[in-house]
Formats: sequence, C-alpha cells, structure tokens
Amino acid sequence: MTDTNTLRVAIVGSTGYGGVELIRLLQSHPRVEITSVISSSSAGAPISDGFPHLTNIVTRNLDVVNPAEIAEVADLVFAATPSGVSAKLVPELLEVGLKVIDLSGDFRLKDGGIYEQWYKHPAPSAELLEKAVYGLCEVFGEEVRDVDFISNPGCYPTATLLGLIPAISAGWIDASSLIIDAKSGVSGSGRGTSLTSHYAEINENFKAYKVNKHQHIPEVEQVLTQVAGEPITVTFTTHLVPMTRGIMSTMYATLNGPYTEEDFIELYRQYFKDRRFVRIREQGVWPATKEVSGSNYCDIGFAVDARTNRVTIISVIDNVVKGAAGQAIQNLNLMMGWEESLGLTFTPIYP
Ligand SMILES: NC(=O)C1=CN([C@@H]2O[C@H](COP(=O)(O)OP(=O)(O)OC[C@H]3O[C@@H](n4cnc5c(N)ncnc54)[C@H](OP(=O)(O)O)[C@@H]3O)[C@@H](O)[C@H]2O)C=CC1
Ligand SMILES: CC(=O)N[C@@H](CCC(=O)OP(=O)(O)O)C(=O)O
Repeated sequence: MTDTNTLRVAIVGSTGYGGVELIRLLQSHPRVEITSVISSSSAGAPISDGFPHLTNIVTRNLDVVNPAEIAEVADLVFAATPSGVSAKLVPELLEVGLKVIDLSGDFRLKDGGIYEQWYKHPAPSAELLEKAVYGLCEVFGEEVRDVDFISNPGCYPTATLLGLIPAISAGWIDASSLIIDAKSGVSGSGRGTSLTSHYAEINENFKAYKVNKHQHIPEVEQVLTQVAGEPITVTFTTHLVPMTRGIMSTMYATLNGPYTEEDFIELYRQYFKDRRFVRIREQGVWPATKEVSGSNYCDIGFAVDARTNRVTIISVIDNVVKGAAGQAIQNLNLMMGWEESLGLTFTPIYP
C-alpha cells in the first residue's frame, strides 16, 4: 500500500474488454491507484496507442507479465485473462504474495474433473480450486471479506443466478423444471476477432450457440445445487445478439404453490434488501439491457402465468460491468471491508 487509504492494483489483460473496463471504472475509485497495466503482446507501448479513448486519462506504458516485478509495485492483481492463461498465471501471482481477483472461468468450478469436461483443458490444482472464493457479491459477499483470492463469476451466471436464487432458496419453484434462455451482446466474446464475432456474421442476425454445451452450465448448476441442498440440472441456451453490451437471461420454472407476481416482487425485494445493485421492477414492467448499460446494476422482473402454473423471470446486466469488471471491483470492496459500491455508482447510459 502507498498509504493506508490507497491500494495499488495491477491489471493483467489490460488490452482486453474486461481489462479496459476495469481501467475505466477504477478512474472513479477513491481508494485505488492503478500502478501497472500489463499486456503479453504489446508491452512497452503507451496503452493509449491501442486505446485512444484513454488519451490524457491513462498515460502509462504497458508492462510485461512478470509476477515478481508486479509484486514490487502492486498489492492486488486483477487477472482479466483468457481461460487457460489464468490457470497458469494465478498460482504464480499468489506465490509472490499478491492478492488476486480472477475474471476467467478457471477457478469457478470446485471439481477439476467437471472443469476439464466443459473447458476442454487441464484444471488448476485441487488446492487452488478449493482456495478460490466464488464472488457472487449479493449472495456470498460475506465469504470474500479478508480473503486473498476471489474467482469472479461468469457473465451469464451472474444474471441467471441473481434471477433464480431467491425463488430456489424459498422453495417456490420446482428445481427440476428450470429452463434458461440467455442472450448476450458481442463484447461477451472478447476483443479478439473471430468468424463468429465478425460484423457481417453478427449484424442483423440472431443465433443460438453452444447449445447444451456452454461452459457456464456447470457453474450455474454448482451454485444452485449449493443453495438448494439437492442436485439441480438446467436447460440453458445461449444466443448472440447484434448489440455491443448486455445480457438478458429469461428463466422459466414451474411454481410449487399459488404464488403471484406481487409475492415474487416482495420476496426478491426482501432477499436483496440493502443491496443497491439489484433492482426489482414493479408488476408488469420488465427490464431491458439498455436500462443497465454501463452500470453495475442487475435488474429483475417477473410474470406469473396461472394458465401454465409457471413463472417467467427476466434478469439483465451489462456483461462487461456487473458480469465482469464491475463485479470484480465490488468484490475488491467487500474483500477490503470497504462500502461495496465504492467507485461503482454509475448511472446507466441511456439511450
Ligand atoms: N467480455 C466479457 O463480457 C466477459 C469476460 N470474462 C472473462 O474475462 C477474461 C477476459 O475477457 P475479455 O477481456 O473479454 O477478453 P479479451 O480477449 O478481450 O482480452 C484478453 C486479454 O488477455 C490478454 N492475454 C492473452 N493471452 C495472455 C497471456 N498468455 N498472458 C497474459 N495476458 C494474456 C490479452 O492481451 P495481450 O495479448 O495484449 O496480452 C487481453 O488483454 C476472460 O477469461 C473472459 O472469459 C468474464 C465475464 C464477462
Ligand atoms: C458472447 C460470448 O461469446 N460470450 C462468451 C462468454 C465468455 C465468458 O465470459 O467466459 P467466462 O465467463 O467463462 O470467462 C461465451 O459464451 O463463451
């Protein structure tokens, strides 16, 4: 620490969407100083070369990935690196005494065998999978306090779990009936270009992908199983939408009793009482991705259908903020014992 008020942080993966969003959000954080922005491909260059929107805002050059050097200038590292890269990098960062908040999927699953089945590459050590604390702030916020290693939840799981956990915990919905229909903007796939994120493939198109094979399925199931105390499996379909930011998770479940929309609204308002980043819509009003864009909010609305005895729950987040950089900073605040909204009170950008 430079003084008792300021935490020095480094960002590995500063040239990706998650890293650049961390840089943007941390400009407004009163207790954090960014002391190193790191890239494996562009070290030495000013970050504003690749990101002119940072001109006169961040004047640093990009640093190399060297854990010992990072430990000399920083107390904590955000690893905004791809799956597989984090698995190798995080143990090295912890080894030199750094605190770590990892944005990848590498440390979210507790069972290495399940990780390898879904991610298709070797799992981190069982010891580190055990050590990583899963930082879904509004549910496990107490558990991240004072730890030195947090695994930040996935974007789809954040929207989905916040939408389902209160109803599952209360036993109001049949856990064997869950269907999740999720849609993401293209920034969710990262900055690297690929055929699937190519303009001509995305523009005026809407497509399903990784159906029944998405790596976030076991993450959602792991947490719901933990909350329910019984094994839960889900049907989970992901879609790519021609927009830049945003996730909408639409969830369908059979009701276990005659619960109304008013009941759901009251249940969720109680569950998320005092948690400023979850907002529950009034009856008959459903959230849209633009209503949370650029912010750390997760907004949730409900529709109960007495004809089918099902509830539809609609949850939206900004994938790069609440689904990545914003929740990572919220986790930092909780870890440090600071007010959880410190530096995160952005109003959504509208329109
Ligand atoms: N985009 C999103 O909405 C979300 C992303 N995530 C997760 O966050 C992480 C970052 O995602 P995102 O920013 O979108 O990804 P990007 O592809 O946009 O960026 C990845 C970053 O990692 C760096 N990197 C790549 N290889 C290495 C390496 N070997 N060593 C060090 N750094 C490396 C890249 O920069 P360089 O080549 O310059 O080193 C780049 O800065 C991923 O694990 C992703 O799954 C999680 C939730 C939401
Ligand atoms: C639109 C899009 O492609 N989204 C990505 C989300 C990637 C991501 O956030 O991955 P982790 O949470 O596992 O780190 C995907 O569906 O794989």
